[in-house]
Amino acid sequence: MGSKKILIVEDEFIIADVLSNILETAGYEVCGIADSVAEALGMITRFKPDFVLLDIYLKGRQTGIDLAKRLGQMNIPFIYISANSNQKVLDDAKLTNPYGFVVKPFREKDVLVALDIAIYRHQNQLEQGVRQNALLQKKAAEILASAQGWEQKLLQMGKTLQPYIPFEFLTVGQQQTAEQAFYEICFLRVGFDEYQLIRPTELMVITNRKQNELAALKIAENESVMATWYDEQEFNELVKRSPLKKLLADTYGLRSHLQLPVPAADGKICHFNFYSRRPDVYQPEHLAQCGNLLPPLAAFTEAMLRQADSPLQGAGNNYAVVREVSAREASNPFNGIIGNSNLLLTVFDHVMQVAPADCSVLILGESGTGKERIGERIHALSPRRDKPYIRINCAALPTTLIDSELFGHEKGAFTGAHERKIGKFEQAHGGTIFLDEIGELPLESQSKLLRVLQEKEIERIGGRSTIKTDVRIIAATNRNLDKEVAEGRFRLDLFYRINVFPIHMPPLRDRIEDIPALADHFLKIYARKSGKDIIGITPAVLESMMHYHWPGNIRELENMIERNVLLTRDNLISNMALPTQLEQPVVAMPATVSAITMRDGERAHILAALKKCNGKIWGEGGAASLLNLPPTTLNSKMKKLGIRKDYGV
Ligand SMILES: Nc1ncnc2c1ncn2[C@@H]1O[C@H](COP(=O)(O)OP(=O)(O)OP(=O)(O)O)[C@@H](O)[C@H]1O
Repeated sequence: MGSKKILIVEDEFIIADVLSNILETAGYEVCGIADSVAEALGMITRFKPDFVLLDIYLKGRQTGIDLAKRLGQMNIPFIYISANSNQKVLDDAKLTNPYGFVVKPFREKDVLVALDIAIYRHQNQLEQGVRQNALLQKKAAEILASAQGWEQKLLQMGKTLQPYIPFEFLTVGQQQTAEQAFYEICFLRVGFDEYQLIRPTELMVITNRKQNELAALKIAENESVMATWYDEQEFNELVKRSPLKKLLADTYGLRSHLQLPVPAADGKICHFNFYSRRPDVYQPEHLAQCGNLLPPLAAFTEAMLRQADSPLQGAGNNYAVVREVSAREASNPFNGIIGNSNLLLTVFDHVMQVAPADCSVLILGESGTGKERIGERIHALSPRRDKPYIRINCAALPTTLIDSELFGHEKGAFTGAHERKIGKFEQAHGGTIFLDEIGELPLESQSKLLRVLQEKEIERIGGRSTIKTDVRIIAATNRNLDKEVAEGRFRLDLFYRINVFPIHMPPLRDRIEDIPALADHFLKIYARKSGKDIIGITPAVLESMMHYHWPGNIRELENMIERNVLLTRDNLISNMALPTQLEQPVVAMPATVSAITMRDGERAHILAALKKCNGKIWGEGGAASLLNLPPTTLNSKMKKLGIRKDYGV
């Protein structure tokens, strides 16, 4: 660590000098001191620092925040060292994703601890990046070598990209040159591991456009040659000049977008266009991901375009028809975790991404949103799955007992310590520890926990020796840890140490589309437990449930169903004993709620096909064949989505 090269960007000479002394004494190499952005950029080119310490106000017109944006693009980690500034400046600085923030005047220790944590976090991310790259290369090669058709291969590739660049709708195609035929393959996500293939013929049905009309729209597109992302506002502007994108956005309720052009041989470019129904899904870090994704994607695209049967190739629909492209993995790793909203699916994607890595995970979210459930899944999907998973609720223990619970004690260590006690960390050796409500941990225990994380060893209370532990930490909290840190109740260094991979659990009111499935799930459980034959909940009761704001989230919903199952005398819950708030109007529904849901998208897709086929499902000219689905699958989807069998007749 001592050999790390640090660049100091600071216009106050005395402070720069103090910093330089602190760093050199600690064994770092200070490769330069710059007092302006221009000078810093010159030194970065010359010395290639590993890390930059950065003041916000510098000489010249450009600020440290301007430099930070450049550093982000160059993937050089940095920490701000700045005097307290106004909130706007601090917010802008935060948006540049610094690895730490040290406030002037600082102590030597503040700088060194911040740097130590920042280096750890950056290293961890780099390792993840490298692992990710290797994983993708391997996966792309496996997909290419597999015996499936190209549509399936494209679908598999799309699914592989999902954790890195989330999407609910993906289109893949080349620049359109002729108006006769339209070649663009689309995938609509309809479940965790379930995607609907939309081939040109199906898109024609759904959008009510002819082949040559779609081709003309595509020709008029002005595809970017650089990876670019668009939030809702920018996307609204983009669709004004992109007629095909407008059509897709209107049809599928798409609100944000990321374009990834992938170069292939002969100057050809294959466009991977990612879309989301949420307004702000794509962020600068996704562009950074694109850099990682390009080599394996380019190899894949190259191989695909070389084949005559590629779905993106020139003449006619000359590719093999694959009956069932929408794929569902044999066993869903999230079985029992109910919900299909895209906010929950994004959580699942993150879990799949982080589970195999060994880094700490911080699960954030209101009480009852399912943080524990997700923590347990991360462990179950990790290489540590056969080792212990130990859960401890930091809020449920009196302060005096926390250290003994976590780290254990020796016999006689304190009054009442009649026996040696093995702490949770020791019990979890080789496995995972889930620290629930970590925000409640007293400051003193926080320092001990930090030591365990840094040194990977514990000391039982009253013990003389240290014990090596190998434990993965998953922490959860319903508190705003940023605020806890700002108010001095949570250690900044511990926060940075555990906040390597945050996962945000959405509150239930932001994913109301999951309420019917959750209600049904709990209804079945409690009907069985109580021995009652209850078949469902009336639409009116469901409707009122979907308008409630659920402060207690899923736990509250579960309790409510349990109570009402016990109370009802009917075989249908038609008159729920609702808490009084339930009848109150919801003050403000979050924006996501009004957005078209994935379920709506799939429904529209099926309805359009049924209409086109005059309600016919089976056989030639039937909706199942048009949608490229086995009729039985279509039937069960219709049932799930509440579509009448005679629709379109
Ligand atoms: N998606 C889901 N499907 C089914 N059950 C769920 C789901 N999410 C949570 N639950 C259930 O809801 C209850 C609360 O979940 P959990 O304890 O994981 O929440 P939590 O966020 O950890 O809560 P707290 O912060 O209060 O500890 C549990 O009974 C859990 O099994």
